[in-house]
Amino acid sequence: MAAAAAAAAEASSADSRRYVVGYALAPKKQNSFIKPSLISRAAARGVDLVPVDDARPLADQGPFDLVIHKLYGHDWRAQLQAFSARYPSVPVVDPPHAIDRLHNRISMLQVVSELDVPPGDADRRDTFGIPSQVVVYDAAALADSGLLAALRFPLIAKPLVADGSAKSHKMSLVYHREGLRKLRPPLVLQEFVNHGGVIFKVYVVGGHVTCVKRHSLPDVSKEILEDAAAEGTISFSQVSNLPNQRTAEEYYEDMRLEDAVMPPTDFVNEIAGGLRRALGLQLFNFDMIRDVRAGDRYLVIDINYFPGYAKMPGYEIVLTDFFWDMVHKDDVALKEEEEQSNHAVVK
Ligand SMILES: O=P(O)(O)O[C@@H]1[C@@H](OP(=O)(O)O)[C@H](OP(=O)(O)O)[C@H](O)[C@H](OP(=O)(O)O)[C@H]1OP(=O)(O)O
Ligand SMILES: Nc1ncnc2c1ncn2[C@@H]1O[C@H](COP(=O)(O)OP(=O)(O)O)[C@@H](O)[C@H]1O
Ligand SMILES: [Mg+2]
Ligand SMILES: [Mg+2]
Repeated sequence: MAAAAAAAAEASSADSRRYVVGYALAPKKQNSFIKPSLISRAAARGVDLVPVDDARPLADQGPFDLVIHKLYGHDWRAQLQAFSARYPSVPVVDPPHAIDRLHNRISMLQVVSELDVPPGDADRRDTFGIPSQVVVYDAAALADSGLLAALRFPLIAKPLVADGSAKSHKMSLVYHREGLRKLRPPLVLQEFVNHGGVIFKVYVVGGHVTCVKRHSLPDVSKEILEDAAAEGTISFSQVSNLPNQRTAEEYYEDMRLEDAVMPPTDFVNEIAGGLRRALGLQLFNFDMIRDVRAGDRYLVIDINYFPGYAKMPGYEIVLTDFFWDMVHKDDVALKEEEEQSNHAVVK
């Protein structure tokens, strides 16, 4: 029985059938993600990428072998539900309820604190966690010294909601208590952790993990903290837009991105795998910084659904492999079953 199934899986992987991946993405995301290089790479493996028409019900479109999406709202959710009811065997990547968790900066990072990652290499000293943070729902709470007692300045204030809107990316650096008055809750107040101006972005695509380094906010020195006493708060929405008395060139020269040491690959893979399982998501990335006070302490500060994959090296190959695996999910599962039963016989 298992041998027959494996043969069928082999046969189907060799067949010339074409597979259709329906994508439902905002226009900006379509432009950045559905590049000709991805379309042609996928087509060469028998996978055609087809846009979902947002003027028609999803369930009336297709047939699709896989649906990928980054759209929000009740209507879209209802469309996905209707689609899954009609085509229960077609995977939808990812389930909206799992994506929801990333739309709140508290629930997003809670999963990191709860992560059960095996210790791995016994010699490894690296640890991970999240920065100390509190959630603030109203202006009155900003004046509550008890609430803030656990936090040390400088802080970074982030909108509580992370729904992809421009507003949700608007951050403020807060140097001292006075600076809190300018803030508009609901928000998360998080300790700003000096990390040498380098951030690690870890892209997850199913079982595939890629870590890249990028420029980040510069460290806040004691002097800056004292100089900023009058200012209190500095707002920004992108690292490259941070108002600074120095030019962008000077800033990047000092960061020496090429000198930054990457975190150990096994360590990154274990965190990524743990997050993938705990979140129940296939397409996401997370931002991680290394605390300069303890060189082996890493902090996850952000998790994003369906990020800008086109910036990931080799994205066409990685995404095509993922699509192929998803449309052959049943075959792959049968193969794994077969391999396991072979192992059992040998033992
Ligand atoms: O626009 P891009 O390519 O910079 O991608 C954004 C991501 O940048 P990254 O891949 O991490 O460099 C970006 O990541 P960050 O928040 O910058 O860490 C988000 O994932 C953003 O999506 P959203 O606005 O949060 O829904 C992503 O925006 P969308 O592509 O979904 O519009
Ligand atoms: N706790 C922190 N300590 C130091 N820098 C931070 C911290 N949190 C965020 N940053 C910096 O601010 C940037 C934006 O914050 P992030 O939480 O990633 O928001 P977004 O969802 O808009 O990307 C990060 O890429 C990093 O440079
Ligand atoms: Mg980020
Ligand atoms: Mg984000």
